[in-house]
Amino acid sequence: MRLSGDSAPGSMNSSGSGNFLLVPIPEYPLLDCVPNKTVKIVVLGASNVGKTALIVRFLTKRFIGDYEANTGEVSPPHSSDCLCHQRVPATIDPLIPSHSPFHPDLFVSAGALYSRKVTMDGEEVSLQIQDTPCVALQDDAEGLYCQEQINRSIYWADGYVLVFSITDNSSYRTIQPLYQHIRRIHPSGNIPVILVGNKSDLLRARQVPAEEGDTLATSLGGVYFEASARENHEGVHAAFLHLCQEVIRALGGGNGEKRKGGLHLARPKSPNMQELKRRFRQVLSSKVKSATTI
Ligand SMILES: Nc1nc2c(ncn2[C@@H]2O[C@H](COP(=O)(O)OP(=O)(O)OP(=O)(O)O)[C@@H](O)[C@H]2O)c(=O)[nH]1
Repeated sequence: MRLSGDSAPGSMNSSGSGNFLLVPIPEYPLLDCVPNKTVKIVVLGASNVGKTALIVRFLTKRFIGDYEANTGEVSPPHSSDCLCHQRVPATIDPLIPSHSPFHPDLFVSAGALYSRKVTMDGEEVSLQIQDTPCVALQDDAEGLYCQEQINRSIYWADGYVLVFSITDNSSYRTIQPLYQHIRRIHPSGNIPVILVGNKSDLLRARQVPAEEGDTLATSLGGVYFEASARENHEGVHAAFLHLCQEVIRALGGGNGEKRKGGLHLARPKSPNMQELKRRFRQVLSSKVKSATTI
């Protein structure tokens, strides 16, 4: 999918012109445009807390609900396996033919991986953000239901955005077990983490006081941000920016594999990438067919 947007404010700017790509990362990125530094971030949390909305807000400055309202599109209901799909605001690039696999008539999905080149403190950084399906508390309220795909993402990532909704106490209660789960996967070393209490626009429905978020974040060694993906870009931007800086500090100028002792793990497979490839093959085969019938 291709989206267009402005460069972000503050010290982090999208590189090049105002337009940027929002597409799954190619399996083999072009060598001549890969910055030295890579920051890999995964966004985790319970169902319906706004993980996808936060990522979309950060990358496009828009709220996913705007697009649904504008087009009359209705998102499918959240299924129990949390593989929900949402359309995102998209400005259609006139250069992309409608049959192209990169046309924005595609879905952003929980589990998608996004890539963006940014400049931080004068240096180009490849920022990769992994959206994930939701996690859920087990009946004993201590363990987690967590898909294997999420475990791979946790292993792969350098930094963690733990999201709950301030209107949903049970989503808050998943955070501690979620952090312990990350700790089990990364038993040693520093874990750059931020805690985001989303939906701060819904103050009247608040179930989690800000002080509790603050205390929990401190106990995890991170910082607490209250944000609204619906109403405020700046808060969301500040949260992601802070985590990027923490990751760069933790990596100590390395290239992203340092914390894992040089072990190389392939990035998690993006379902979007699979889908794009499938569509691309479809387009190619239909072109071949029509060429041979002429
Ligand atoms: N009022 C309000 N609604 C929000 C906010 N962020 C997200 N939402 C809404 O909350 C719902 C869930 O948002 P998503 O981004 O799909 O949440 P998610 O955590 O990715 O959901 P899962 O796919 O279930 O894991 C959608 O209807 C959003 O429009 C927010 O800041 N304020």
